[in-house]
Amino acid sequence: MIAVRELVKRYGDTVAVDGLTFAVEPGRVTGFLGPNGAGKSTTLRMVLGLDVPTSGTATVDGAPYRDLPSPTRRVGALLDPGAVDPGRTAHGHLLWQARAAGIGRARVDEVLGLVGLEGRGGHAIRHLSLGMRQRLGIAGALLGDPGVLILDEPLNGLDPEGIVWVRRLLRGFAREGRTVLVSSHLMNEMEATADHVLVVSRGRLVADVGVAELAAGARERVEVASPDPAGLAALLARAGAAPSAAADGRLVVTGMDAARVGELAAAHGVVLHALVPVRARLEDAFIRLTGDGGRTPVRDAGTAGEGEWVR
Ligand SMILES: Nc1ncnc2c1ncn2[C@@H]1O[C@H](COP(=O)(O)OP(=O)(O)OP(=O)(O)O)[C@@H](O)[C@H]1O
Repeated sequence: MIAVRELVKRYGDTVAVDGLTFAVEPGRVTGFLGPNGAGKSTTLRMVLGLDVPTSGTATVDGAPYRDLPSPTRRVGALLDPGAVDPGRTAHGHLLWQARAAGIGRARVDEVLGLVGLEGRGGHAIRHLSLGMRQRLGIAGALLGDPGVLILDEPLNGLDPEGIVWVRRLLRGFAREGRTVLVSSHLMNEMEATADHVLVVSRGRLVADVGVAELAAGARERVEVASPDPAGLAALLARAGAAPSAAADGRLVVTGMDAARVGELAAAHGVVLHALVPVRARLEDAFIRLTGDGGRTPVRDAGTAGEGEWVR
């Protein structure tokens, strides 16, 4: 388990992390979400002992990373897949990492296979695609067969097949009872990957909630196309809905379901060319949560690990 309590990091006048408290439980994939600059990487660096908190604590299995016995066997991390020597081969890079952690050579071939890079071990890293470098980074994180996996933006640069592959891998790890923390700014990818999400905005926690609950809290909307959008908008507004014009000329309607929109249009002889209920997505919930800059927390920040969705 990862536990972060009242964590603060300041760089001069910049408050990168502003009093974060949360727990990452084993047995599920936890997404660490937030827009660029929200403080995700800074938080992960502090969990991994690579940055010193201004105040507060970050522990893994009850101890700060630096105090863990054989930390690389307990925690596997991928922070920056670009931070490698491009002249090294994939195998050479992993072997160097394995030696530093006291891990045997056989494990290098094993993790190359686990990430689908068998046969590529002899390739120089500079000749690997971005997606393959991500896989190599993940292979490095797996070297010590760790119980805790921390991956910063592992979906970056991956093609759809690669994204599905990472998703399966992470879910498999969680099923084995490991702790899996994955940062991303790709909200909709996380919807299909994570069981639970921590959402940060401007260094603050704005949600600590199950993915299903978060999507349920997002507003449904209906997209409607009509040759008379102005007439339809007026009709819907009179009936209590909130229509707004989209860039493509369609109306986006909230506050009314698709069936009612269709019935109203039919009753008033308004022609519809399309009537599409749009399922609420994690991205909608995210925008709603971070739209106020994270000033409204959705759980009591003092109850790490027990936080409830409160709005
Ligand atoms: N070493 C540093 N010195 C000064 N400011 C920093 C440093 N590292 C991060 N910051 C600032 O702290 C804030 C949080 O950055 P951080 O990289 O943690 O965000 P992030 O959520 O990981 O974003 P991204 O998705 O863009 O990586 C940003 O304003 C960033 O400019």
